[in-house]
Amino acid sequence: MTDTQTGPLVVLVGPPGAGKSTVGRLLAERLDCGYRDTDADIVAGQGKEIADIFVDDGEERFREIEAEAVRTALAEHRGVLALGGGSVLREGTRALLAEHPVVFLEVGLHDAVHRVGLDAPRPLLLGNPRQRWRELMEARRPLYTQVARVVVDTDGLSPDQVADAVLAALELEKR
Ligand SMILES: Nc1ncnc2c1ncn2[C@@H]1O[C@H](COP(=O)(O)OP(=O)(O)OP(=O)(O)O)[C@@H](O)[C@H]1O
Ligand SMILES: O=C(O)C1=C[C@@H](O)[C@@H](O)[C@H](O)C1
Ligand SMILES: [Mg+2]
Repeated sequence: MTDTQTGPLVVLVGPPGAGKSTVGRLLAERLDCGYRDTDADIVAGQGKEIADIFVDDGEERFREIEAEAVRTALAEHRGVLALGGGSVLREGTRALLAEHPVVFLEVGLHDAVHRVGLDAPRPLLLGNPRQRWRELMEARRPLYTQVARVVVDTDGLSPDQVADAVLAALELEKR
């Protein structure tokens, strides 16, 4: 990191199950820098889980809170930043991202559905996770692609392999 650096070293975007949080933590270790996740910032700031914000306040309110969390993190953070999967839906957020080294972690339906079955509940995938994920990705792929400086295909790769691919794509040195 240099003194003149004005934003995060890496910003990760992609759909649920792309591995943003998992790969983000690995990248921060490799680059010996901090890791920040806007989903975690929102949970800390609101004092409740994201699923509860969706139920209590609705998705629209969640997106407002998220846009502000992303703006703050982009201004403050100098390490690896993982964004919530839907943060690219806001035009204002996409405009801010144009200045930053954004990596789109691409993943296909098969791997994504397997991965999102593994851990935390995701409010947007309730009901039929397979179909919901497919619809969501169809609507968002152009947006992820638009904000990305590079695209890394994660299908069939381990988190360590994805981290290697991100470092290579952005020509970042391991420390
Ligand atoms: N490349 C990978 N190979 C196998 N499993 C993975 C890979 N990346 C992530 N996982 C697993 O998939 C699950 C989801 O990963 P993670 O939470 O990092 O995704 P995310 O992109 O942050 O999703 P969200 O948008 O919901 O926050 C976790 O259980 C994680 O261990
Ligand atoms: O893809 C999405 O819209 C979301 C992804 C998660 O990171 C969370 O921000 C939330 O569950 C919504
Ligand atoms: Mg995550």
